[in-house]
Amino acid sequence: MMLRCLKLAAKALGRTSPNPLVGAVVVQNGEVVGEGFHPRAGEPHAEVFALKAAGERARGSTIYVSLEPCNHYGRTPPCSEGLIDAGVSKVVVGMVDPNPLVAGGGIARLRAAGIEVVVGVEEAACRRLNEGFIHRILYQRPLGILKYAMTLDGKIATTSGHSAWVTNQDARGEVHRLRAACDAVIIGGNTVRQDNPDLTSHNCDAHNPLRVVMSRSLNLPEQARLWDTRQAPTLVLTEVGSSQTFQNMLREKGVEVVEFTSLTPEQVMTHLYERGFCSVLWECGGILAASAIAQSAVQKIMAFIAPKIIGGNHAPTPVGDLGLTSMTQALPLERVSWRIIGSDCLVEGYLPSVIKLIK
Ligand SMILES: Nc1c(N[C@@H]2O[C@H](COP(=O)(O)O)[C@@H](O)[C@H]2O)[nH]c(=O)[nH]c1=O
Ligand SMILES: [Zn+2]
Repeated sequence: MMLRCLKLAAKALGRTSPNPLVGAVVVQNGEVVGEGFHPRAGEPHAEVFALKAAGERARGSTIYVSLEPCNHYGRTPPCSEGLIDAGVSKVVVGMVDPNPLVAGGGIARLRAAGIEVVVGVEEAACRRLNEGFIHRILYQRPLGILKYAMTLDGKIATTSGHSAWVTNQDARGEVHRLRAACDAVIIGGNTVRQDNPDLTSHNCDAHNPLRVVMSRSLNLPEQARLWDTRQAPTLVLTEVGSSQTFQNMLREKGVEVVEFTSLTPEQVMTHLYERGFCSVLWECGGILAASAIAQSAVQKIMAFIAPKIIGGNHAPTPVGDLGLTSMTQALPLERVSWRIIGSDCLVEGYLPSVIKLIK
């Protein structure tokens, strides 16, 4: 039932920020009598939809929820009260809500009303689905994910800069699904000039992230796929003093432009936090990736590795200079996992700062 909750929750993938993805299932005498998920911030919580669908059959039922029911008046009234009023007998919770407004209060309220509460069912899967939300709540920043595709000899392009494609079709499909789960995708000006990417999820039913370009100089092409905002919005971040003519040209095409006094990954993550984002995908080249890592704008690495070799002393690599001089300074990844996708391998891991909260 909890896995069913997660499946329901994922129907709103990429669309709920700053809120979490939540699913709920009401079971009466072993039969599912109501289901629901949280569709987007400002709309009712998962439990409300599930209780509504169950109607009178919620009385005496067991409800499964992937996140602890809330206990506060936010944009919506507390679900704990709704569950008590509906006469639910038992609540099975996937994970405690890290939000300090809730943080165990919902569970305590239900128990005080005499309802049996079980906590921590499929907890690891529940936390994984909401890792961006958890990071946002605990660190007041979106979770930064650095994704790159490299050859077996560690190159992301040939010496001449050609990079289409390092990985196969299946791995690229995985990247499209990843984009659908993220609030924003960030690249630098170099990637616009060299790859002219469109950074969408390539699925008309799925969410598209906000496509973000960081460019101090605005030395960018006049024509680029990213300037076509019919499919997905684009945000260009630049510095005060860059060409107003180019900025106006972008705005006329529907691209949002924001000027920073100093454009750094750290500042960008602050800005994206303030926009309500939970997860941000860095799909940039090595120079920007290195500065994003150095400024703690990256917590998770997703490395697609293709079994091919291109060689070249000057072929670009996924992470530029971090200023490390000794092997003992190497950044260790934790919670590392890998899987095969088509003929490529995906290695995932977390930089140590987030290891403890995402089990
Ligand atoms: N169960 C559950 C949530 N639970 C809690 O409620 C908070 C948002 O409250 P509000 O502003 O009233 O929508 C959210 O940060 C989380 O802590 N939120 C959701 O959006 N959906 C849900 O299904
Ligand atoms: Zn709620």
